[in-house]
Amino acid sequence: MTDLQQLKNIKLDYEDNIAIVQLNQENSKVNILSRKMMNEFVPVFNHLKNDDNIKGIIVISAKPGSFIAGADINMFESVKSRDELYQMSRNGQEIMNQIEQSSKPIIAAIAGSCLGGGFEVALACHYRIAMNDKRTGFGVPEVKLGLLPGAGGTQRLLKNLSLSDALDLILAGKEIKAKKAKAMGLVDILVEPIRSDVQDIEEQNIEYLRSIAIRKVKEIVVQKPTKRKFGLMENIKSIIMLNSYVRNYILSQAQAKVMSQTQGLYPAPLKILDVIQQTLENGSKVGLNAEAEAFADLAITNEAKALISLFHGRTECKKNKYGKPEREIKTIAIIGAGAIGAGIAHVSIDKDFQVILYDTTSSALYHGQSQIIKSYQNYIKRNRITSTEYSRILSNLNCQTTFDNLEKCDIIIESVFEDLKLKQNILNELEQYIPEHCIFASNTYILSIHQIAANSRRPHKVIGMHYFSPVDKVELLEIIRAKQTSDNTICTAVSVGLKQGKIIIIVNDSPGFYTTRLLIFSFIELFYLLQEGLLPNDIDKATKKFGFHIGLAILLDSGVASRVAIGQLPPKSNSIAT
Ligand SMILES: CCCCCCC[C@H](O)CC(=O)SCCNC(=O)CCNC(=O)[C@H](O)C(C)(C)COP(=O)([O-])OP(=O)([O-])OC[C@H]1O[C@@H](n2cnc3c(N)ncnc32)[C@H](O)[C@@H]1OP(=O)([O-])[O-]
Ligand SMILES: NC(=O)c1ccc[n+]([C@@H]2O[C@H](COP(=O)([O-])OP(=O)(O)OC[C@H]3O[C@@H](n4cnc5c(N)ncnc54)[C@H](O)[C@@H]3O)[C@@H](O)[C@H]2O)c1
Repeated sequence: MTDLQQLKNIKLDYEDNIAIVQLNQENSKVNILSRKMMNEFVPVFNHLKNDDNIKGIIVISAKPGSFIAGADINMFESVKSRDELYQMSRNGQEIMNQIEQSSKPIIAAIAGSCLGGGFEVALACHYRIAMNDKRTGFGVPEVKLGLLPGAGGTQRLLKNLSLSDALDLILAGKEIKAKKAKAMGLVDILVEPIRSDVQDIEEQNIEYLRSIAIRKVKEIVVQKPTKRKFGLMENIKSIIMLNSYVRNYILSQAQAKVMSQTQGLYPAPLKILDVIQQTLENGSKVGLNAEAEAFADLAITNEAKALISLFHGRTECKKNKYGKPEREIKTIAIIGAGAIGAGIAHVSIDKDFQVILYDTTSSALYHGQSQIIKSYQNYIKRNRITSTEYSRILSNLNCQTTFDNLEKCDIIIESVFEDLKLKQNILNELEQYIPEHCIFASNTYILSIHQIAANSRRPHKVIGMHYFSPVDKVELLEIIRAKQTSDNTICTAVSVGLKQGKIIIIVNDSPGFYTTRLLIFSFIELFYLLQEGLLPNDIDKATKKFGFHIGLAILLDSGVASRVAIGQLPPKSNSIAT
């Protein structure tokens, strides 16, 4: 038994007869349900459950931006057998059941990510209070790891939501913000954050959330909780769900969608559907066992191992291994307001960069500007931003056909036509206007950065930043360092890309870099297949069945190949930077 005086990941506080369990995972940016955390959480919970002086419990996090990010993903990798995974899920379910069945009210006070096992903890609590801010989000992303929620999450989501809403969350693994969670009935109270410019605002917001949770739990202790009353729509929905024809129809629609999106290549969504079907037909006891069986089956698959490895890879690509840039980047000038230039502006203005968008003609500029405005207006329509936020974001965009204000720029991102001479000329011309510290990034998919910088006065400040279309949707950014590119230039480009929300790979300045090189080899194979007499349609079917989103032949037809064809395929090259 853990000594409650020696807790390292939990701080236990009391106010009157209320206990506040504050999670604060040691040496970690986020809280996770690791063995170390659970070895403290379970004894703390049992102690509070049995202490007659304690009338109510609050579970809250001390970490800004993270309530609980789920179970510890590394724990699954260290497990040796399927049985151990089954038992792990069963233990998780048991802990959540104990929370749910506690006679003392337990409130989850949530600020930050509440994901996977973290959401399962919150769902097991009797009451959920959530901060209505950008960093607070709810979801069960297990499917993205090739798994399913294994601590009772499938069951509690089914209980709390309509079948289609539950399927939507579990099968897509998407995150919803606090406001939506409240509208869906998953959150009881929304707390508006304190708006202020003081530095430790997030800590203050946690304090504020805590005070509201204490008030609420005290109220519940006095009044005794009333059972949640279902509204008319919810009652109609649950009556409809009793009809097996309707249930089966919804499940078969969901199955058809999964098959068309994944070609049946991923086992997790199919297992999720199976667990839900078993639950609906046989009740929650069978459902919980099916959930644990499916969790164990899935966690040992190659697909789960590969997807977990992808999670680790993505996490690595979110780090700046070059440290902190010498200067903070405030102003970006984007040269060329085409599809990609406008896209780069789009992902910069909402991150509080000041952006100058430049093009040679007003009509080209207008085209790019309209692309950005239209996207943000769409966000308002879809309630992603308010009109006040829209105005603030758009005020960061300055469109111009002159070189005014370039002396204020910290970075230039050139995104004009794929033409070496043109890119070289622009670099040379702009060097007359930009300040000494400003770095120059070229958005090219194949041209040598070394050659673009051939006539530069300061080649160490020249780098490649290869974005992908559509820039606001594709997370990848390929950063190309030439031999002469300095570490601070790379560090600066990476910090800009990370702030734009990109996942970054850094590669050497070799022909085709990394991504275009892969494409070239795929196209070579495609040409062989066409020469051998295969039809483009059949090649598309085969590549999609293999897991490509878009068929290779249709990709060739989309114009990508003609752009790639301008480049040359080198005999050998080492493109990944070390
Ligand atoms: C009780 C037992 C129950 C067993 C039954 C299973 C129950 C359950 O259904 C299964 C799960 O929850 S499956 C889980 C379902 N949950 C998910 O899939 C959520 C996965 N996490 C995320 O999506 C993102 O990390 C956040 C959005 C949470 C934060 O984003 P951000 O602010 O950009 O931060 P960042 O840079 O991304 O991460 C910072 C550091 O934290 C690390 N780390 C994070 N989560 C971890 C985890 N669960 N694990 C381990 N580590 C995790 C990350 O590796 C990194 O480490 P490093 O050493 O510094 O490199
Ligand atoms: N479109 C894609 O899918 C894609 C993907 C990755 C990389 N790229 C690369 O990104 C760059 C831009 O591509 P795009 O698709 O946005 O092209 P685009 O044709 O849509 O836009 C290019 C813009 O550059 C402007 N321009 C031309 N000369 C200029 C000059 N001297 N000064 C300022 N602006 C000038 C044009 O007016 C036009 O608005 C290219 O190098 C391209 O190869 C494109």
